[in-house]
Amino acid sequence: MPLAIFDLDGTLLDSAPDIHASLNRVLEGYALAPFTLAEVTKMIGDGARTLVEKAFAARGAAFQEEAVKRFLTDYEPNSTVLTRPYPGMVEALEAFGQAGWRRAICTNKPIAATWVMLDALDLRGYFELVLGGDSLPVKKPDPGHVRGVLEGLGMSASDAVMIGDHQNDIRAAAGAGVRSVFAAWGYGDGAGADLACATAADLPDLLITSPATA
Ligand SMILES: O=C(O)COP(=O)(O)O
Ligand SMILES: [Mg+2]
Repeated sequence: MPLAIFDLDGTLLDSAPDIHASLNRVLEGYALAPFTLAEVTKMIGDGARTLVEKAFAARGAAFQEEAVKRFLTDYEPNSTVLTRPYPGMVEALEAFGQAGWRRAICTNKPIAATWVMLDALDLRGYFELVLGGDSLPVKKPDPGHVRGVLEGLGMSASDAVMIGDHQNDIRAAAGAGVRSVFAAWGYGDGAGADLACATAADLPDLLITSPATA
């Protein structure tokens, strides 16, 4: 039985608008100027702490640890105001399930916020295992994050595929010996991915109906 490992931000969910709004509210509290959505989108991928660090650095301000806590306190209850699964993603998750695929999430987002979002969007039931950026001592691009998913489900790398929108996903998958599919609808760069996919709606055709090409 194959396994599809999904990244969250920029792959399953178009989450940048709520991340953008929360980050700007926190920055306002430090009298720092807001960023555009496009600017914030480029900062997503390494988890909440790095996001806040990048924002402070871009404003030439000294990083404040407390700002990460403020960000998460603001973000968790506001994380699904604008955030939705990408078009075709829920149908794709259904199709993988119907084809007998197991499904998991490997995200750099902290696990508490991840659960809040999966519950709010009624997506929890699709996934057998969800690992956040603070679930293990390592996170993507460390292959140990992807290996943690394989170990948690008793799966071998050759039976899995990682679907992600960022270099962190491609590198973590490659390091763990897992094939990668670049989610070209997301926020990042797919250099080095084994396959690329234009829209979430195309995933089942790419991976289920013609697995020999995957
Ligand atoms: O929260 C982030 O910065 C990235 O999260 P992702 O790993 O789900 O893309
Ligand atoms: Mg991502």
